[in-house]
Amino acid sequence: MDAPALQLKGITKTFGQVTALSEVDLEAHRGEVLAVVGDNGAGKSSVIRTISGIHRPDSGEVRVDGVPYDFHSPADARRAGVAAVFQDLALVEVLDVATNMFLGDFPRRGPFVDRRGMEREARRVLDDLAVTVADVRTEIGMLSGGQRQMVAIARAMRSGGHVVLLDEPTAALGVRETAQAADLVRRLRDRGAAVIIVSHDLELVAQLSDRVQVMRLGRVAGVRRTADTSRDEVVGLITGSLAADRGRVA
Ligand SMILES: Nc1ncnc2c1ncn2[C@@H]1O[C@H](COP(=O)(O)OP(=O)(O)OP(=O)(O)O)[C@@H](O)[C@H]1O
Repeated sequence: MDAPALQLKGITKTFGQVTALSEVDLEAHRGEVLAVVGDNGAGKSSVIRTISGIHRPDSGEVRVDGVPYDFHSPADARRAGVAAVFQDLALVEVLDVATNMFLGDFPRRGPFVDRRGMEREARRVLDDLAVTVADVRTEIGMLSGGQRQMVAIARAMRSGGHVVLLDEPTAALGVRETAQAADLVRRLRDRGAAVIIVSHDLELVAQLSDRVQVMRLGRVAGVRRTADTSRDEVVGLITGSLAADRGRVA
């Protein structure tokens, strides 16, 4: 079997006296959605921040396609093919969709930005992912929350991410927009990305994920195939009413 697109092995991260992560393992494969769930303070953000190069772990290993990496910054992670979309989306409201999708990485023709090429490519990526934005020259500030979320995700794919991290991708969205964002996540998966979502929405997790990794108190409480588990079991692992089973990996 191929190496996982992303693998964490024995990641430990402390902040002073606080152990945010303790011996955390994680595997995400191409063509799957892995949901990371857990109560407040369980370590979900710390996992995402480690994978995306924001935190450097104290110990343990991060591997992408089987190759060990030591990320010092989000730029390092992006170069390795790991793209993260955080809740603030990091879009610039006064700039248009195409420009936002190429921020920091504009295509050039000689000394100039290749504006037409950029717009064409932005259009292609959005169409490929069936993201409904009528005009790539629209300012981000004019889009709905759902459209912004989708542009941010499309940008992650455009920049070559084959490991895509989504932190609470539907937290700010209504019912219809949540369904659209879920469809987009499925398309990313179907195009071969390894998608990791952090979400409090267990309904969404049940519908969207292939596997669920439960974090509790900075440790892995359990990993399950979504089809083989239940809401009760996941809640039990989240709260600790079911004993953690570190070591058993679905
Ligand atoms: N920068 C930091 N400095 C100090 N402690 C931190 C820092 N980041 C996280 N922690 C601590 O690490 C632990 C795990 O936090 P983390 O934010 O990863 O949890 P979480 O599961 O994402 O929680 P939430 O759902 O509330 O966002 C918590 O005890 C938290 O207080």
